[in-house]
Amino acid sequence: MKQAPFIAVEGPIGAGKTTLASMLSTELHLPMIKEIVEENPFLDKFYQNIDEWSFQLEMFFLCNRYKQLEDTGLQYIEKAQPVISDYHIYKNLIFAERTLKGVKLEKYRQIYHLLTDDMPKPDIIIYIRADLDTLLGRIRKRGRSFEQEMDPAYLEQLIADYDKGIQFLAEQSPAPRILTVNGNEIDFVENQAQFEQIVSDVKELIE
Ligand SMILES: Nc1ncnc2c1ncn2[C@@H]1O[C@H](COP(=O)(O)OP(=O)(O)O)[C@@H](O)[C@H]1O
Ligand SMILES: Nc1nc2c(ncn2[C@H]2C[C@H](O)[C@@H](COP(=O)(O)O)O2)c(=O)[nH]1
Repeated sequence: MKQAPFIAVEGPIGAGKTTLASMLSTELHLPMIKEIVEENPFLDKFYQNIDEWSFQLEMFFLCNRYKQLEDTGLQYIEKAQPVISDYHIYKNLIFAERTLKGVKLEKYRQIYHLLTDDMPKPDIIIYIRADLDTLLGRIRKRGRSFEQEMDPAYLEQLIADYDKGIQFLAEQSPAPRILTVNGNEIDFVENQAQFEQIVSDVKELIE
């Protein structure tokens, strides 16, 4: 192994990040960092009125992920131990650029950079791309009540935002290694051979 990898699984809402990160965590014996969703007190309100609740929601996600990243740095990265996460801290900015405007967006950007610029960043990103129909189907399947009325236009915009965001990360220095998974066609849940192919691709990146 070249160095202990810090792997992040990314992709838009419902792409399968948590599912794939959990499966890889088990298969590769990696500790997993899982984002906090159900305990978020603003998510329900946010989906009812995005303009009203976006700043509180984005700040809540940012503060939680900042704490998790700080702990990840201390527990794993500084000890050169591998770890997998079901998100990349940059997802905060992907969402915030979509949900915030004007002064609030500017304040958020400053706080985001202040908190995260010197934090450890994943050196491997597994990016699950999926189209709107696939994501809507998975969100229905997951069945969280507050997500069921999500505006498809919002999700469609996030799909494009994610493509741009991952492209931005690919251009950073040092550039993370990125494995893109076609989430419409590759079914790592039901199809064992397809999951094994992902495992093999990930091993190639880290070994
Ligand atoms: N490749 C897949 N095939 C079928 N169902 C999937 C697949 N990936 C995820 N799911 C299901 O879709 C839903 C959303 O997956 P989840 O991992 O929570 O997505 P995310 O973390 O990206 O929001 C869950 O019900 C999960 O079981
Ligand atoms: N506005 C934001 N919403 C976010 C953010 N991170 C997650 N979420 C939402 C999207 C889903 O409804 C739910 C779980 O996210 P998944 O990507 O795991 O499906 O939380 C964010 O930073 N901003």
